[in-house]
Amino acid sequence: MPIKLAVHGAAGRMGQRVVACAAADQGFQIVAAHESVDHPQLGQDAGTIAGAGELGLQLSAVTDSDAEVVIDFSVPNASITIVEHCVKQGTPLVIATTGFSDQQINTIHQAAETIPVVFAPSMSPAVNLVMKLTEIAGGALKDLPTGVDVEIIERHHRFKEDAPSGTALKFGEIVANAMDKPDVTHGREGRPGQRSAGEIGYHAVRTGDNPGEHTIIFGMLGETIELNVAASNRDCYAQGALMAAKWVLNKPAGLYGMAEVLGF
Ligand SMILES: NC(=O)C1=CN([C@@H]2O[C@H](COP(=O)(O)OP(=O)(O)OC[C@H]3O[C@@H](n4cnc5c(N)ncnc54)[C@H](O)[C@@H]3O)[C@@H](O)[C@H]2O)C=CC1
Ligand SMILES: O=C(O)C1=N[C@H](C(=O)O)C[C@H](O)C1
Repeated sequence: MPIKLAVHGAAGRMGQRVVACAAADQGFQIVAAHESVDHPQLGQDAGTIAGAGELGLQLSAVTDSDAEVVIDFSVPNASITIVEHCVKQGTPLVIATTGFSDQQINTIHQAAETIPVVFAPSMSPAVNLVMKLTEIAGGALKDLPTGVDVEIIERHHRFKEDAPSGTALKFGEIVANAMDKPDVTHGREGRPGQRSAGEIGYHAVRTGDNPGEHTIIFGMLGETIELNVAASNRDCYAQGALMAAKWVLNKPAGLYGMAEVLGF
């Protein structure tokens, strides 16, 4: 039997790709496509909006459904609403939204005591593999006597609202833990003085329709390593979210990441 799926944020850039990829996957039946109560396309067919052909499923505000799992690509406040809804319904949840406050992250952690939740700033298999490579590189270079400077450059489309990206922040967390670098700097201007050894530099580039690129630079004296991972379209995230939805279905309550989904 196909898995009954609800998509939250279904008319957004990512929601549309999740709808289209799930519609093409016999392992899923989309039973709900949720959007904001004031979305202008409410009532229209979710498949048509996604360019995937008519599905006979209207875009609707959040309501009870027989969904077995929910995928969320929306905005932080709306994600928290769907988290609370899933807790009430006992429905497993995949949260892909980024840009949460600490308080909102606490709410997600609490929800995961009741339902299984996959929560990851990038659903892309390639990005999650580069996270592992970053951890290995950071651990190996940690004690290099001449020092290693780490800077993280992320590039995204002009419509992105949060910065640095959730993925860049996760890369930074991995580097901070592996290399004991507790400080952060966001861009530089004026005369900030010489770089300190304990800082991680973040740079957020916003141009055109870039679906997401991350570069982690390990800069040494005399040589440089760059780990780069770039999406050519959004389906790496959509397909990753569908993998997470299949994986989380029968898991016990808990908070999971994509490394667990992918077995990395
Ligand atoms: N984890 C991952 O792999 C990825 C995460 N993202 C994140 O996903 C989020 C969405 O990204 P995009 O699709 O590019 O943004 P978008 O702005 O195109 O889509 C967000 C959608 O959420 C909807 N929304 C707003 N309020 C809502 C509510 N109360 N209930 C239901 N829906 C509501 C909006 O109407 C919009 O259609 C962002 O936080 C982004 O950073 C994006 C790509 C990959
Ligand atoms: O907003 C996006 O587009 C993306 N957001 C995620 C993030 O903030 O890390 C993941 C991906 O890079 C695309």
